[in-house]
Amino acid sequence: MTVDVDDVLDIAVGVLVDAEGRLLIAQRRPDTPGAGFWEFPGGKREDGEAIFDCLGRELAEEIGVTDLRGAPLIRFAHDRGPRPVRLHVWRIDGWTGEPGGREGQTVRWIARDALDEVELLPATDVILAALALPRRYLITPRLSGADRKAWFGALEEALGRGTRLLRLRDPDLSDARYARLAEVVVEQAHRHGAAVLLDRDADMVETVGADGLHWSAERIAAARRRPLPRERWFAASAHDARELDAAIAVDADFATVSPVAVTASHPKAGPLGWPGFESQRDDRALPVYALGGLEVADESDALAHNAQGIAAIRGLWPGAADA
Ligand SMILES: Nc1nc2c([nH]c(=O)n2[C@H]2C[C@H](O)[C@@H](COP(=O)(O)OP(=O)(O)OP(=O)(O)O)O2)c(=O)[nH]1
Repeated sequence: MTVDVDDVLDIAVGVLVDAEGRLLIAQRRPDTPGAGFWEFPGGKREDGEAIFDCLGRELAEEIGVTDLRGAPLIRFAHDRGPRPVRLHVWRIDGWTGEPGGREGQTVRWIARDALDEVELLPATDVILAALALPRRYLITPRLSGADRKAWFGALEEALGRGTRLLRLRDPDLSDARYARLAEVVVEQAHRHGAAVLLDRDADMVETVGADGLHWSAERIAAARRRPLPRERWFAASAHDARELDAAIAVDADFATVSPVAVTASHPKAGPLGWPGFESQRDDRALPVYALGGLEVADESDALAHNAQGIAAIRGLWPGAADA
């Protein structure tokens, strides 16, 4: 749900990522709300301050780094902490200076797989999901009706080019045929370190060794609870704010919102455009991919409108754009 408070505080947060992929965390000092919990460095925006200037000021004051290089990761609101806040989170991959606790707080570098050893501020799970997810999310075109050899060749090329997350979509296939296809695709994707999400029943995830589910908005509306444990991805399709709230209600890790532009696969749906995408997505506490008629060149617009990145069939499938 969105946080329904007018005087919500705007907070700039920086996730410093080092060359080994470790994250910089800081422990909140004893005299502050949330004392003892670990957080990513950052702080409150001052009146009239641009949010990236706020990040620069806070990181210089708190950990002594300047000249930040990075990209927006996620903006979301929550009231799970000491007070309602809107976090503007950046991923920072470059900086000047040696990070250290300049205000007496303890800071440390931590590997992502060690994060469960420390007590993080509530809602840090949203930031971690955004960090773990790639900027591009491939939705596969139907195999039914396509040339099988060309389809698997294109998949191999997409994986070779760095695809790390894909949804296996083929509504025309029976469950049995879809499961057989999924087994092959999972094996191929895992060789490249990519994750595969299915859009069938939850038990198929275990059977074929997939990495999670991505369900349609209709299926999400009918679901009563999250069908998978937290170690698996659970994603939802949405087209508006109400469907995003339904995704949050069943504890989805992330969502897609479509259509942002005109699409070949759903030509009749009226596109949202970037302002429409951003207003439906709003500051909800989950990563949201922009979907529908998008391609790699749209990624910077996506990041500027609070998207995790772009999701696409044709726009990310080798050879599709010239087909
Ligand atoms: N820095 C930071 N704050 C977070 C995160 N998650 C989260 O809910 N918050 C909340 C906790 C606080 O209520 C608020 C940050 O406020 P703050 O008190 O640290 O801000 P500040 O540095 O300007 O504080 P102050 O000591 O000057 O009052 O945002 C996070 O990952 N990093």
